[in-house]
Amino acid sequence: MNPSPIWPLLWRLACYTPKLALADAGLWLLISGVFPAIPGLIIQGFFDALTETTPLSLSPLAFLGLLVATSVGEIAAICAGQWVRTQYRFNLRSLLRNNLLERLLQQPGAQPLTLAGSQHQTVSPGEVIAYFREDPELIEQTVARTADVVGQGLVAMGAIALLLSINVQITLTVFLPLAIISVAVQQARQKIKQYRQASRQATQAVTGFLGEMFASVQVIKATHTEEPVLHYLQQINTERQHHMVKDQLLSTVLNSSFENLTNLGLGLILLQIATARTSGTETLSVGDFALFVYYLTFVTVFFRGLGQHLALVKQTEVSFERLSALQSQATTTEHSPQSSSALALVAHKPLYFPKLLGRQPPLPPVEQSYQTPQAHLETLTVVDLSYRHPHSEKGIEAISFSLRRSSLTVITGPTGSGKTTLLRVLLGLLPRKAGIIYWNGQPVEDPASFFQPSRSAYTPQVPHLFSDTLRNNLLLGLEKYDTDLQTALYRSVFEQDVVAMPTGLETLVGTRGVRLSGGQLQRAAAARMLIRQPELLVFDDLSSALDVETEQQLWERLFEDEQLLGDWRPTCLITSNRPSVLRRADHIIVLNEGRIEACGRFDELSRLNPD
Ligand SMILES: Nc1ncnc2c1ncn2[C@@H]1O[C@H](COP(=O)(O)OP(=O)(O)OP(=O)(O)O)[C@@H](O)[C@H]1O
Repeated sequence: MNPSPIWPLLWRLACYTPKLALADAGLWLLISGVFPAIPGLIIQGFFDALTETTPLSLSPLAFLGLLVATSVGEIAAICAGQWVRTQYRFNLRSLLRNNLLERLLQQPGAQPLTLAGSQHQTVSPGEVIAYFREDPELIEQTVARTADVVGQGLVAMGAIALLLSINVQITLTVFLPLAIISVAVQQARQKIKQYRQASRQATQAVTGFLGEMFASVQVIKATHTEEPVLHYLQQINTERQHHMVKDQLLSTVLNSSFENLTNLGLGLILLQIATARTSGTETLSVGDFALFVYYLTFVTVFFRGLGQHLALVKQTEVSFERLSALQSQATTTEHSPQSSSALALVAHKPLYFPKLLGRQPPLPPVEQSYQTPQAHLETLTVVDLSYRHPHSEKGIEAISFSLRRSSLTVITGPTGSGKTTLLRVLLGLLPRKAGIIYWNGQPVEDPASFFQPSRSAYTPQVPHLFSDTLRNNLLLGLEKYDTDLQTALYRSVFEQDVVAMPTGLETLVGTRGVRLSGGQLQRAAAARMLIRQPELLVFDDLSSALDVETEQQLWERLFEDEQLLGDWRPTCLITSNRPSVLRRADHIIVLNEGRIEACGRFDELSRLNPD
């Protein structure tokens, strides 16, 4: 059998906060091992003292006192244990979520998420939420419970050794049912994994559909498709129910088998004692019998916990596989298989949580965009850039062009000609299939990380704002003065709108900026770009939400107000079909079916094609 890679992963995760892990393991060794075992010894001493098997060394009240003291100690340990465990588990879960998010953000932003090995199985945002919610919780639960099981196991072995020293034959009969259980669990492991995978996928389908349903409430209402939508939801929920019942049923059957086999073991012991007594053979003192009964339950509870834990480990394997498949879809290669994605999930990164008894470490500074003379854009050259969308085979083919500093280049062409695709491939939001991009003559290896402020900024056709104030949306952690903000608002022709808002820059824009109009959303996104003063400004079709006059004003303020611009000389690459913008352009690129059909200035192109 191949060694399962899950244990190194769990170990690596457990080592993330070593002090918390040690405190947690120590406290839970006391809670689930030592404290539950002590009463057995006290009870044994108590009964042996009562039956005078051993000379009474303590009064019955003293034994009671010992029991109470053990319980008080246990309660104190449980309080401390819960406190430590909450922090420990929270750290582990957060690390997994942080690593997953980090990897997802590294993938080309404009490509839908798919699972590794399946280009066609896309994952909706709702489904991704299910990944973030359930799998990290299951994994951290397994790590924490592994420490419990190990602690319990150590104490259980000690208990078995003690029982063996009292009576070997009776002790061994305990192991018969437990051995059967272990074999049964081993057999059921594969099935548990299958059922868990199916129930997870079904849950994911329901969550994903719920997400899409809420995002499309207006469409559903407008097209009166409430009934089919609800019918479909019901259908996938029934499927989910079916899988969940199978999953839970198998776990419950295994658990109840454990319980009943334990009782069977106990019955066997009693039978042996009875047989021995009738044949006149001395077996156990009353105290030993009490210890036996107490520890038998204690030991079998451990074995039952072990069986459940092995099942949990199987489910955790599924969680690791799911998370790895999600995060490796764009990064998996022959040399970096899915296992490296699993390792990346448990990689140690700072989370900046408060220490157990200390203060919160300072958060890392937000990267500020500073311009250096070396970073100024002189020329941007694109050579033979190509890309094909995986689902339609449409895209761009061998696109080459060059931009000069402080110029306005407009990409134009009929709808579906590849304008947006070209911008996205250039910026690394889609992975290029071929081509080279040169910034000031130097090839750009990783466009996604290169084309960021202060080098470049991008406003897509439908910009995304966060559910926060307008100010925070514009700054996103950037340290700027209010005067800089006002300048950016003026340049994006947004200043009058902000003045008209009752709370100005403190206005809450709502989820995805829903409280702003389409035009306001685009100008807010433009202001967010402009305050960073990037060298290259990339706009995808401002005219879809701005009227001609407002757009004209925006270009004038961006290119003609030299006093306002100071040293900043932005270079613009935009998509538009608006004649007023084409007339203003220094260079026009005409796309058709993903290829460059013509390029030049407006008057040159008009002479070639008077229509
Ligand atoms: N995610 C996608 N999957 C598959 N095909 C796509 C995808 N996005 C775009 N396409 C296809 O690629 C081609 C180019 O699309 P693109 O959005 O770049 O065109 P466009 O010129 O920007 O159109 P518009 O002017 O309508 O914005 C189109 O045929 C489109 O159907």
